[in-house]
Amino acid sequence: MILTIDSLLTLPELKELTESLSQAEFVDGKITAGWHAKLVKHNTQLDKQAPQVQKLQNLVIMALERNLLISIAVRPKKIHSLRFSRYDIGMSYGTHTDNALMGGGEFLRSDVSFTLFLSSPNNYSGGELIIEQSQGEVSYKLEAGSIILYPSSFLHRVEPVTEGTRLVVVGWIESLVRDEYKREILFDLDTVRRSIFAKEGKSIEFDLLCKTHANLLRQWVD
Ligand SMILES: O=C(O)CCC(=O)C(=O)O
Ligand SMILES: [Fe+2]
Repeated sequence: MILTIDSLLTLPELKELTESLSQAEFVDGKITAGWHAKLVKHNTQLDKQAPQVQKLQNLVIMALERNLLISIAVRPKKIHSLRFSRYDIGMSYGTHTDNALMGGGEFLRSDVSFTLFLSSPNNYSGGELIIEQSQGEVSYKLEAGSIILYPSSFLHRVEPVTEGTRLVVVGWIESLVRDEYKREILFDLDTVRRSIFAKEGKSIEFDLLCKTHANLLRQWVD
C-alpha cells in the first residue's frame, strides 16, 4: 500500500526545517548508501554531525507519530535512519532498492520508506520520485510538507533535477507487522470498525470487529 498525506507538517514546522537547513552544511550522499546504491546515488545530505540534526529529526519523528493514518496503516515500531537530502541541478538517485537492515549494529529493519517533501514543486523541475509497482511506474512530486510512504521492497529512483533545488527528508520505519499484506488487512479492519463506531456507536458488530482486529494483531505482531 502506498500512502500520500498532505500537510503532515504545520507551516511553522516546515519553516523551521527549511530555515535551519538553508544554513547547514551538506556532504556527499554516497557515504550512507549500500555498495550498489552508491553507484547511482548523486545527491548531498546534511552532515550527520551537524548540530541541528537531532532537533530536526525529533521534529519530523513527532510529526509522523501524531498522525492517525500512519499509526493505523503502518504501525510504526521504530522510525529511524532519517536523512535530510538535497538535490541541486544535475543530481539524481538512480534505480535501487533500500537496504533491508539499517542503523549499523542496531539492525533496524526497513519495512516502509518515506519521503517528506520540503521544497514546493514550483521551485524545481525534474526530481520526481518514481516507484516501480506491479502495474508499472508511478511518479510522485508532492507539495512542501506532504509525505509519501511506500513498502521498502519496491525498486525506486529520483529523476534528475533540471532546475532549482529539491529538499526532502527520507527515512524508514520498522513496523510492528512486517508483512505488508497483513498490515493492509489490519488497516482495512481498523477503518471499518471506526466507521461503524461513528455510525452506530459500540454495537455488537463493532465489538466483533474489535475482537477480530485485536486477535489478528496479537498473532501477527513481530
Ligand atoms: O529522495 C527521495 O525521494 C528518495 C531517496 C531514496 O530513495 C533514498 O534515499 O533511498
Ligand atoms: Fe531509496
